[in-house]
Amino acid sequence: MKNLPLIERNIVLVGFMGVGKTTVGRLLAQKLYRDFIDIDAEIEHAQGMSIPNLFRKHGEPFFREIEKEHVLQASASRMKVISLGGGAFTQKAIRDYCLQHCLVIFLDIRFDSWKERIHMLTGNRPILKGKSVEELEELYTSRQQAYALNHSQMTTDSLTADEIASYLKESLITAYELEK
Ligand SMILES: Nc1ncnc2c1ncn2[C@@H]1O[C@H](COP(=O)(O)OP(=O)(O)OP(=O)(O)O)[C@@H](O)[C@H]1O
Ligand SMILES: O=C(O)C1=C[C@@H](O)[C@@H](O)[C@H](O)C1
Ligand SMILES: [Mg+2]
Repeated sequence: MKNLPLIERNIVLVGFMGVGKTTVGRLLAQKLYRDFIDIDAEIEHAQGMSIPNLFRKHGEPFFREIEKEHVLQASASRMKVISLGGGAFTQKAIRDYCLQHCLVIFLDIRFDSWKERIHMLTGNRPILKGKSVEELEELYTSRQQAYALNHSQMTTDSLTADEIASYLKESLITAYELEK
């Protein structure tokens, strides 16, 4: 698996919650004619409950174990577009596996831009619940060192999801051509 050509590697999107991994990943998969896997959606389907309920009933450590299993299983496939949950890359086992076997792309956003999305996210992200904006900025900052471990990154602040997916598609096609 380690020496797979670039074109066969899964494309794994990482980044802070709400940056657009799910939205962009789905669009990118369509544009590249690839299958799309959203790890949060897979977990919800497999566990038969929403992520907020999973956190409520079993707690975060249980969620992280399940998350690890799903990411390792999904990333052992080929040629997929895989969107991780926002906290997945803080797990070393997930980082190490994805960095070795997949193409990891970090979708970045400045905290000031991200703040504008808080109202869209609080309902179904238990990690955000009850935190002040200052605490959220601390969480955002503390996760940057995990996201910094990537193969490629882009700042998404002023772009639509479709613009981000199109840019990624063009960059990937160029990279695939160069590898031939
Ligand atoms: N480029 C964008 N510009 C503006 N809004 C966006 C953009 N991308 C996504 N959104 C919106 O932000 C919200 C969060 O997007 P999405 O669920 O794709 O984030 P995510 O990175 O998958 O989050 P999580 O880490 O929680 O899985 C959605 O309401 C989505 O419509
Ligand atoms: O950033 C996080 O820790 C999370 C992000 C979401 O994608 C979900 O995976 C869950 O709500 C935890
Ligand atoms: Mg998502």
